[in-house]
Amino acid sequence: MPEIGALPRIQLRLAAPAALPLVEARQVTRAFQVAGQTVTAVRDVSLQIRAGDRVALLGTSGSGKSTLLHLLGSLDTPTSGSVAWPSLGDGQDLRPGKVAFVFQAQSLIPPLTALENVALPLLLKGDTPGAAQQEAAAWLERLELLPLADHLPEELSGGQAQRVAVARALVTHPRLILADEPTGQLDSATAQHLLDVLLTALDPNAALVMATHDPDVARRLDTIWRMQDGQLVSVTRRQEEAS
Ligand SMILES: Nc1ncnc2c1ncn2[C@@H]1O[C@H](COP(=O)(O)OP(=O)(O)OP(=O)(O)O)[C@@H](O)[C@H]1O
Repeated sequence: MPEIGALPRIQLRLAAPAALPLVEARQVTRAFQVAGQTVTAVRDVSLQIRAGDRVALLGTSGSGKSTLLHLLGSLDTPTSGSVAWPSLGDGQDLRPGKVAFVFQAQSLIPPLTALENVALPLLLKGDTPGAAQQEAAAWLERLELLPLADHLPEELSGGQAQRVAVARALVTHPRLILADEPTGQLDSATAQHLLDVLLTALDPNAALVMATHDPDVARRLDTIWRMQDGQLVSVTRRQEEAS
């Protein structure tokens, strides 16, 4: 019998369990009734979003991008099919604070200053006013906005207001950021700067899905989802595109 030391070493390689997706949509359809007609905004879409994904959602106007983002973030419910949040949810429901939205149009609350807008999600989460203000100020500093902390939204440029909206989205460290054409009203240099800020500040494990019409913005993300007439017609990953 060979000595123990002479036995070949057996290497046990246990496969790491695949992380659960953040979001899983199965055959999701969303139809609206408009003046007696059915408008199917999203049709039979199945997809997964995983930690670290950076997705550009492309499609012509009316192709269903905003409706899909609303469904993925639980702002809306499907007419048929299902959306689940396996690692963000609690049974059927999404846990609060796990998903943040950035919208295209000015979405800051007009009577609140930039600092107060950013602090608001923390106050809603139950932080004390002092802690919320301190954390909000740290995010404004990170996004080079601290000198504008006391400005009202109407006193900000479009690009500055969107950067404040990004700070407000990121302040609670969400795992998923759903952005609906956040650069849509910005010139291309300001749009690229906003994207720089967002991609730099984003937690590497958080996922980003951004609807956009801007090919220069889409080029900066890893995966392209294309929608047409409510359907997800293609999913392209950057490496596949290059090969
Ligand atoms: N609340 C609603 N009630 C009725 N119809 C709606 C509603 N929301 C969206 N739609 C319709 O669903 C379709 C898809 O709209 P959606 O806003 O999702 O498209 P989109 O790709 O985001 O467009 P855009 O690029 O112009 O923002 C459109 O025909 C729209 O009119």
